[in-house]
Amino acid sequence: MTQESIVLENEFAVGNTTENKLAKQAIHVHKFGGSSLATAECIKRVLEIIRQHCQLNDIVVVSANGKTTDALFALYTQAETLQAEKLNADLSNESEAAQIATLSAELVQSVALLTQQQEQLISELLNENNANTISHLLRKDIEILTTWLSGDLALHHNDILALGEVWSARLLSALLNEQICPSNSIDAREFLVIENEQNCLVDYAISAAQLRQQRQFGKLAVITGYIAKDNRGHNCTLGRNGSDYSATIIAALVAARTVTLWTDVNGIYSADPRVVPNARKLHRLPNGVAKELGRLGNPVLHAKTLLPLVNPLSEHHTHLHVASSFDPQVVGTEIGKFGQIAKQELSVTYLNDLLIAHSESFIGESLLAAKAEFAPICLDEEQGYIVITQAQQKSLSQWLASHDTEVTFKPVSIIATVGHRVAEHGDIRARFKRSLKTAQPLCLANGENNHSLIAVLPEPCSIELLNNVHHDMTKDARHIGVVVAGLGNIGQRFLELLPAQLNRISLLENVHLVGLLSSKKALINNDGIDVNQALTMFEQSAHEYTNEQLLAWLSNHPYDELIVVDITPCEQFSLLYQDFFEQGIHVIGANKWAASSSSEKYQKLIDTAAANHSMWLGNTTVGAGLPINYAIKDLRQSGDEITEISGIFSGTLSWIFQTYDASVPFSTLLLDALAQGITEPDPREDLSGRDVQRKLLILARKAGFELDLSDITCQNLVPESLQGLSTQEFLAQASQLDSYFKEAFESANAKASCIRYVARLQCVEDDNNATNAVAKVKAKVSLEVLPRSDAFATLTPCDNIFKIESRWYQDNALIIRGPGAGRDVTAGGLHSDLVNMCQQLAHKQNKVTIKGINE
Ligand SMILES: Nc1ncnc2c1ncn2[C@@H]1O[C@H](COP(=O)(O)OP(=O)(O)O)[C@@H](O)[C@H]1O
Ligand SMILES: N[C@@H](CC(=O)OP(=O)(O)O)C(=O)O
Repeated sequence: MTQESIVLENEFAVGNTTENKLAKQAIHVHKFGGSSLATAECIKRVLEIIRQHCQLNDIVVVSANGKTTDALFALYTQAETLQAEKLNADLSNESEAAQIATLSAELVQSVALLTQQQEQLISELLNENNANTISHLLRKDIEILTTWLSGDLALHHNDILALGEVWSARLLSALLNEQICPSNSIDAREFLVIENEQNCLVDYAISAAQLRQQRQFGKLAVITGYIAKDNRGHNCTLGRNGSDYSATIIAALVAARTVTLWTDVNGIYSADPRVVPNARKLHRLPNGVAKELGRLGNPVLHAKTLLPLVNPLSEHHTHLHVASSFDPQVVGTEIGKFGQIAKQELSVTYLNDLLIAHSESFIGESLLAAKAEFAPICLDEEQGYIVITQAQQKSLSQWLASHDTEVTFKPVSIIATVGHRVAEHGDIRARFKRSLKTAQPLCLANGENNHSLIAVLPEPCSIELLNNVHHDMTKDARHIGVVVAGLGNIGQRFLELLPAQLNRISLLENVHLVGLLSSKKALINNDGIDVNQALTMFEQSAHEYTNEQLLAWLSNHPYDELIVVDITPCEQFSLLYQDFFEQGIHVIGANKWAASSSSEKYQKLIDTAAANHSMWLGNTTVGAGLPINYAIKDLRQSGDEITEISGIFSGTLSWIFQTYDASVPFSTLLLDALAQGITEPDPREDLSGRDVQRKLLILARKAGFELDLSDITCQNLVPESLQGLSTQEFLAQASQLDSYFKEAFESANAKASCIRYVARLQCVEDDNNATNAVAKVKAKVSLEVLPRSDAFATLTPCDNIFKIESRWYQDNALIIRGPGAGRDVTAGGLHSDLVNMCQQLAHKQNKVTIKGINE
């Protein structure tokens, strides 16, 4: 809930109707389309959205409920047919008289049905008193409608069509008054003046002044969409789906900050999701591209919707947003000014029932006049054609007749791929042509500002063609955002390697670095951070952040998928995984904390990730870049059962015991390792064995065992007397360690053996047939005495070794060995996880939900 809406709730709660304390706040326009107002249940949802998102000086714009405009159009056509039949009929002829009677009865029935639909909404939603009032008004309208239908129809064409919006606004406003806040409904014909119905050019000065008079202080205005008056005072409409345009006009009139188009789909998709199941949501759409999409038939964006928002002369900029009233918490599509990533989005749209008109008038100069007059879908100066709607045929013929030129018309359809300056990209043009395959386009044209490539087709565009073209144009289009947390040694190396990886691996083509986090500062850029200058950008532009701010951004990110790469050593950061998974965000973690947290927490993380289709990879939590996690996973996938995992899991302890030969005191060697950066700043963290214990727990869980850290016995190599000291004190007293290790070394040496810090997990024989996996496992990490010939005894200092025994690797264990730490191998391991994750994400299906279609 926004800050403003919290204020609103309180204000409504105390019933403050006399003063609008919020008048100075930015105005937001909310437009609810017919689909959002179709039933009583839908309208209740709208009330809830208004309660949560609106303040009193906002404006609500409504369309007619559901398909009411379609029904009014149908009434008009029915009445037109009836009048024509009456005119020509011979009423003395029985069958003709009967035909007229049938048509009349059908018309009466249709009016009754429409009345009944409205009555039902009224009675289901309003209390008795208010229902009576609104019902009374409805009946008066129906009486007038009946006279229009039997009178001069053409004269009342627009009066009839306007009723849907009038009823819808009146009902919603009454409901708001009854249940939410003071409200008044406004008929847009009282203030909105356009030049004429054909061009819909708004007289902004007059309209703004008249709207000011209509708005009532302290009341939420509910305004009819779709309708207006022309400058001769005639009622007119803004064309089908015109309420979106009404909303943006009204936004311009009051200098609103945002317009939200609430509809039945949670954003604009790369193709009509009702017929293209694989359509993906376009999270951010540049203004110009959105305008072109509207022009080429996208029903969510009326062709003119964008005009009032992108007025280059206006200093004011309104932000447009498309959201679903059925799913208000889901982030929809933002339309605005965006950078490179949003500009890469492609979508596919189509329009049937068009005409291609060929004429000499469309060659050369006179084409400009035709273009200005008819705003064709597309044209070609050299070939001399324009593509128009069927409705324009008559006026075009007349216009050409006055120019004394001939014209031929042929029915056509178009299919177009739309995206920022697509027509300027040879590769996209070639892909589009290939995708058309057998459709055999008559011609290919560039759209407005090169934001589309339009193929003119001789046949109606089929759903199959739409799906094929969409598939070919957008199959690689999923955009993946990457946030890197932890900019230490490994984090920096990860970023250094990133540009080359992105260049080299085509799978990563749509991967964008969008966030960098240190423990205190964050740099987030939805338009992408230049990977070649990531750290410099971070130093220059990062800001302090809180976890709340981070989570708020993450819940609104504009990517198909978001991956957080956790290269921090912090338990604190790992606590955010739960939130990440709840939001469907994926995690690649080098961080061991989450994977070795308590069974309860770990299981909750796994379950949350599964429920939200989040992925969690942590190849580098154990053994850095060594593929130990993958090996265990593979074995399990192959049907094998792991019975024993052992090895040397700590690079530090590997170095120490591989190097220690009692020739120098143990503490001298330890301080030397510290100086070389081989140990942690406090070497007790290594000597405690906790790190090895966590690693064994992680591998055990990967191998399918359920256990907790406390189920793994851990030998702490730091005696109790040194455990409570500060780091400095410990380092000063480290010689206390010397005698223990000297004795251990010499005693082993005497038996041709050596000492190594070993992790060991074994399945123990299960005499009681226990079903609990925990009972079957014995696990410990401790200093062991091993023969010098043992595989664990002959490591290169710092190397890790992992030995896996299983049903199928019983006699001859599977061994993985190599450096278990280091900048390159660890950063490389993280990159391997990134590629792996992107591979899996490439197969993830989109899920579009549309009320009434697939829900
Ligand atoms: N590319 C697209 N993206 C999103 N929705 C689309 C697209 N193409 C067609 N649609 C359809 O448009 C419908 C919304 O348009 P419309 O009927 O004008 O809604 P409203 O009644 O809310 O004004 C959605 O139900 C959706 O199925
Ligand atoms: N009711 C009008 C105007 C409109 O914009 O409706 P919707 O928002 O439901 O598309 C129409 O059906 O054309």
